[in-house]
Amino acid sequence: MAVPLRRLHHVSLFVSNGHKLASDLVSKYKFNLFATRLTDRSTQVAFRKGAAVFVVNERPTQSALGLNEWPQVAGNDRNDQNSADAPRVSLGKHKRSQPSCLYDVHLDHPVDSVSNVCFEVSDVERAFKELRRLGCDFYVPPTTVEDENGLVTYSVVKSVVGNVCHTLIDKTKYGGIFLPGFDVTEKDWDLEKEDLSCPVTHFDHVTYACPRNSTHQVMKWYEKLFGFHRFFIDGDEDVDEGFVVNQEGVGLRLTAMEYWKCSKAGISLPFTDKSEPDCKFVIAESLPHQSRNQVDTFLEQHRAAGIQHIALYTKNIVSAAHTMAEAGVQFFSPPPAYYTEVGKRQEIEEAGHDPRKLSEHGILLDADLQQDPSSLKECSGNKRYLLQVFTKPIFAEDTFFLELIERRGATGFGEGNIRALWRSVQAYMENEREGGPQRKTVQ
Ligand SMILES: O=C(O)C(=O)Cc1ccc(O)cc1
Ligand SMILES: [Fe+2]
Repeated sequence: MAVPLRRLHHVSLFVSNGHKLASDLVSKYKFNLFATRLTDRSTQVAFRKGAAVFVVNERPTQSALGLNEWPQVAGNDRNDQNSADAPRVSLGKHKRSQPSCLYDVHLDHPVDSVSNVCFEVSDVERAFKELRRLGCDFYVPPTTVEDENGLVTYSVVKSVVGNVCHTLIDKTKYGGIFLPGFDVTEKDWDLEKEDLSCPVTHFDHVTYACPRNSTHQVMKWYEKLFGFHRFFIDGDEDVDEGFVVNQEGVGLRLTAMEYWKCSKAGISLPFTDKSEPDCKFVIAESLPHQSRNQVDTFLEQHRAAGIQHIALYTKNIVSAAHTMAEAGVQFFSPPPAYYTEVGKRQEIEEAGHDPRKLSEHGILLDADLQQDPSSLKECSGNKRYLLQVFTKPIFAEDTFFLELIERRGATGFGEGNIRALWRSVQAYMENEREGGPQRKTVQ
């Protein structure tokens, strides 16, 4: 049986310059640094904005990796594991015997990467046994970590997507703010006021860039192991083909899935917001015989399949994008004609937005044609729509980027927005990344 997930706990990144990313997350993306784990062998720093939590891990140098580093993939001989043998890490006294990357695994990926989506589950030992039975490989077997606030048990499972792994964590016996081993720097969660100028509340979706023809295998894996369910991005979407965007040179196949959150009983503060929606997962692969796209570029520069972007949900994209842009975030912008073309201008105005305001930061709007009356209450008038804006890649390579998304009743992804994003990225590749228009090759 699939292992039920309680909720997405955090997403972790491995970067060579943790300081640079930390400073960008705080000053540009308006995240708050709230917990740190600094040892002689590792630097792990946690940032949050609403329920969206990133943990930044600085990639350790080879010489810093100790002899007691966790095995890269635990062998299949631990099926009979019981909690009595689970490694136990007591914090505070034996810092030197701790793994360098607590709650995670360092995979020595050659470029900066977002590689772990950590989920809360209710019984890690049981999840471990069940997933092993279903054929999963684990990087870290069930391990218990404790401090004065209680204990958590975690395990790290290898996924079928490139370097992506999932930490499964049980926090039901933990009363602290974050995780044992982290020093919480921002103690008073209740005092945190909602950042009205940049209101980001949670992760909306995680998008994987995958090689051609791998979507089916990835989807099956998540369905079988974690009970993910397919959801249709578009009403006309073919069950096998997925949502195909195959016009004007784009060439993408998108398939989306989501998981059902199980009971939240016992989850420790501050994550008890009952209305917190689920995070969706999108699998993107490129189609043959089309121009090169963001997925191809990701696979080449990231050197493996993996997490291509993460969307941050906001209630006010105009304000959030404006605040971030003022702080130095660079967004992709569609060609100016996008906002003046009659159909789009009308769509924007009918949704109650000002095309000039959206154009300032490259915000895209797409009306949703699917009819689901239950979500109509969230939007003005009778049209459901969504607004999106995409940052330029945040690492040195053209790999990972962030997205802001504001949903007004629309649950999927806009085909028009994807085409507009594609045009923006093409222009960026040709003009900015390759040294400006003078080096553009005429075809
Ligand atoms: O539209 C979105 O936000 C998606 O997540 C779909 C998507 C996937 C891959 C791309 O390169 C561009 C867009
Ligand atoms: Fe997205």
